[in-house]
Amino acid sequence: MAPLLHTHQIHPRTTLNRLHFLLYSLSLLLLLHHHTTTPSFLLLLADVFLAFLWLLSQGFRWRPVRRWEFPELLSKVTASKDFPALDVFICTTDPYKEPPVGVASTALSALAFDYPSDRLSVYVSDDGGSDLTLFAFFEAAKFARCWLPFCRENGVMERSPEAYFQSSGCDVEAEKMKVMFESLKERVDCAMEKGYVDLNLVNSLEEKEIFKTWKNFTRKDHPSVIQVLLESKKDKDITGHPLPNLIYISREKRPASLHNFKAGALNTLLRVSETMTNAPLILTLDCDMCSNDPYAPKRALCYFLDKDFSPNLSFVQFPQRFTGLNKNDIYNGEFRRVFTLGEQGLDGLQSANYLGTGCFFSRGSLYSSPPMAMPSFDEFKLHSCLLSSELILLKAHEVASSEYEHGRKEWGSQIGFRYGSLVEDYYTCYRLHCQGWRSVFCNPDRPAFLGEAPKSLVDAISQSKRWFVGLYQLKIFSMVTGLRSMAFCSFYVTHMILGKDEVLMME
Ligand SMILES: O=c1ccn([C@@H]2O[C@H](COP(=O)(O)OP(=O)(O)O[C@H]3O[C@H](CO)[C@@H](O)[C@H](O)[C@H]3O)[C@@H](O)[C@H]2O)c(=O)[nH]1
Ligand SMILES: [Mn+2]
Repeated sequence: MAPLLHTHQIHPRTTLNRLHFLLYSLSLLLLLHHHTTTPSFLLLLADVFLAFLWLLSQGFRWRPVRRWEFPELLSKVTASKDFPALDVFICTTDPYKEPPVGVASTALSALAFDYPSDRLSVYVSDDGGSDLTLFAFFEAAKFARCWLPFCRENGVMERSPEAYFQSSGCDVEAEKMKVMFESLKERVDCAMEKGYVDLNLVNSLEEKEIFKTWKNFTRKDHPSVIQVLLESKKDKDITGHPLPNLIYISREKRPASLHNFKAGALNTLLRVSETMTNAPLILTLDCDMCSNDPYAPKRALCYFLDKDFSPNLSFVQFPQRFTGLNKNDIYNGEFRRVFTLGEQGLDGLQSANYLGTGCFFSRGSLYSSPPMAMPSFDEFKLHSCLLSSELILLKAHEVASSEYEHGRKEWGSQIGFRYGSLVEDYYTCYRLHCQGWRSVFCNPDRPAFLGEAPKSLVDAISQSKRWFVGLYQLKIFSMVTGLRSMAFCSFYVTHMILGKDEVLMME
């Protein structure tokens, strides 16, 4: 018999939630009945509306579940050399708002996952088309050769160098790593101050050639740039161990073409990675969300490798957790209700939301519906040629071009991450759930990923505004697409009202 890789339990608070539901419903009925005996019709209407919203929010409380995974038993199911390959997608947009050293640290934390290195690839999408970000990644690729063995040999858990050096005291070996990382930071900061990559900062001739071509690139107008920075088949760390793949991509941008924000960037990553490594599992990460637990991919595998559980499993979502919250979290930056409590409730109904980051997808689910048998992980073949070979790079540039989706309307509507809302995560998971895919919320005690919450009031309000505009876009969309979507629409109205509370709290 196959060992138990995961288990779950209905949350103990469920009984209390249901009792509360009964009592509250009774009081509501009494209140509404009372309104019918008073002359104020408007008051009745207002309370019916609020009662309706309350009713919709009860879905989150009806059957919350808690889950546990047993990654230590994975070896009884599959040898680690046969694990499905994993492609990690990291998105960044602006080197001044999202400092390249931070983005590179996030990538290093993913490169250092406890996962077979020939099955792990990290792709970075730079929507800023910035030479500063690429420069930081050239430096990070060199640093990875020492950093990865250091983490492995010392059992480091925080594998983002930025986070590690901020929180840990250093012994002699760690001190050496710190000096190397400081020198990396200095070189990148020097380029940041100048605003461009001075060729004196670059040592290798090949790198110099690349930065020479970076003329007149603007964020909205530049050709595609694809750079293989580390390649598992030929690059080794200082102990002779193969390194994972690391690839930098800046998709082509032209003022006349629609780029569909982050969803567009993710779809380019989907296509480029398909031409290169085509891993059956994908992890999406925001550039400010680094790994805090190198074993997180193995936790996700506990679900994907469970044959009885996986046929219609689209994604495994980890919560967004944060560092750097200000004292008492006065801007409610943690969003616990949305990112943890709500997710446990939705998981109980088999439909945890996709939160945009910290989410492991099965690639197959982004291309098809569950009744079509999902290809087994073994059917995703790895290329035998080098990723940096001319043939592969040619194909990769073709699928990263701004014209590629013209005439291929299925992108963003039937396949890939869905277009049409600023909250592409909510919209994409809604469409996947409509197709019959299910999802899981995985919330281990040690946060798997840690990000930065907005620190100032202005940032907090601007983030909320973006989310609510995105949710309103969904509402309008759902109104024109029929009844099934209406359920979704009302569901998200609840979210919006909850959200408004949070904005009010901030003021
Ligand atoms: O055109 C764009 C816009 C954004 N991004 C990246 O998308 C991520 C999220 O954008 P951010 O501005 O940080 O949005 P937040 O509101 O902080 O993000 C939350 O909300 C978004 C919309 O729902 C989700 O995509 C995110 O994963 C989720 O963390 C960042 O890594 C950006 O670099 C792009 O790659 N291209
Ligand atoms: Mn963010």
